[in-house]
Amino acid sequence: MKLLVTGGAGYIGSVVSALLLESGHEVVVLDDLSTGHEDAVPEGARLVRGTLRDTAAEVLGGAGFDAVLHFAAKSLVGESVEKPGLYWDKNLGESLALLEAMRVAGVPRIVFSSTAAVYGEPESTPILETDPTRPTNPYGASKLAIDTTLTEYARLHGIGAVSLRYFNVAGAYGRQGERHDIETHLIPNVLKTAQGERDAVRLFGEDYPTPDGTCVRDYIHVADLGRAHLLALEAGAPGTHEIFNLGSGSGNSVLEVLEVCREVTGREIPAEIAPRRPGDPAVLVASSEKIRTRLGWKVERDLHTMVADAWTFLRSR
Ligand SMILES: NC(=O)c1ccc[n+]([C@@H]2O[C@H](COP(=O)([O-])OP(=O)(O)OC[C@H]3O[C@@H](n4cnc5c(N)ncnc54)[C@H](O)[C@@H]3O)[C@@H](O)[C@H]2O)c1
Ligand SMILES: O=c1ccn([C@@H]2O[C@H](COP(=O)(O)OP(=O)(O)O[C@H]3O[C@H](CO)[C@@H](O)[C@H](O)[C@H]3O)[C@@H](O)[C@H]2O)c(=O)[nH]1
Repeated sequence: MKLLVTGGAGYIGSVVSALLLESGHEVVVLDDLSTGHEDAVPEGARLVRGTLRDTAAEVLGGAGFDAVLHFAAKSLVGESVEKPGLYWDKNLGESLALLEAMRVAGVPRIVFSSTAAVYGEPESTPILETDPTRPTNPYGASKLAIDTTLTEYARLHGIGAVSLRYFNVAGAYGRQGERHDIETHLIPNVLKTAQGERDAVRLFGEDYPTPDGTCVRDYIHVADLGRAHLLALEAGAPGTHEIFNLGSGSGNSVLEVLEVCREVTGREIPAEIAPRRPGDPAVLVASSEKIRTRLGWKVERDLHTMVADAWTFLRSR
């Protein structure tokens, strides 16, 4: 297939681009490099530098694309609370520009990076796709609005859409890994502390209603996540919008992650207890039953592998 990957110079988009190329697809990356890196775009993919709003119509027009994989977004929860307008504009506004460009150019399919943040504070665990969506921050709200827009575009314009709601993505794949300049994610922060880049990792809260008092999350290896995109590409039937959670189905606490990082690195990794981070739910674990039964996807890599691959990647830089 001839594929447009928006955000393909970022963490997850660059891994998925590499997997798509390995499967024999043609890949064009559209990225404004606002948080991505030119040298993260895998060899064999063509990079077009620009925003979705300014560039998508030109890139897609008359070029015979079979599908779009849409990763480009702003995705820092804290920043979204400080600048909600930016998140509505960049996430919903630019996605609308992309969808309109697809409609005009007649591109039939899209796979979209949605997020567990659309669910907000869950009522029960594991989270099902049919559970209530009550996002607690503008990031999650803007992603949910894009999901709603996709349902409309499928119904009214006949596109085939698939939303994948990622839980906590971690790990690396070959030359592609996590390189956020403002890093908020737990695993890279712990590993950067192991490298001596920080004095101590801050553990946000030890008084949650969980077995060890720290938050529980569902970690998924970026390569496992990437494989789901290849399956989702085949699944987007015209006129339908399918939503799948994407996690491992089991949870690990912040302290468990720290322990695995200590095992993998063989380093002590100083840690200190810090106040709770506003907006963090105690437990977020996905039910991935739907994608398992419908698309035959399953997890192949465990938390130890995620940390080991992220560590190898970090040390290679
Ligand atoms: N990392 C996670 O754990 C996680 C979890 C759930 C969902 N997601 C979603 O997955 C997607 C990818 O996340 P990531 O961690 O790889 O982020 P990232 O910041 O590494 O990648 C995003 C890429 O999109 C580009 N971009 C942003 N806005 C753009 C625009 N308007 N036009 C063109 N390019 C633009 C950036 O330059 C960057 O290369 C995002 O949509 C994010 O919301 C990530
Ligand atoms: O330095 C740190 C960083 C994080 N945490 C904690 O570690 C857990 C995981 O945090 P983080 O890695 O920042 O991920 P989340 O906040 O869970 O968010 C990720 O996972 C969500 C789905 O679960 C997605 O919606 C988001 O896009 C994605 O960034 C949370 O309890 C944090 O409080 C720390 O204690 N110290």
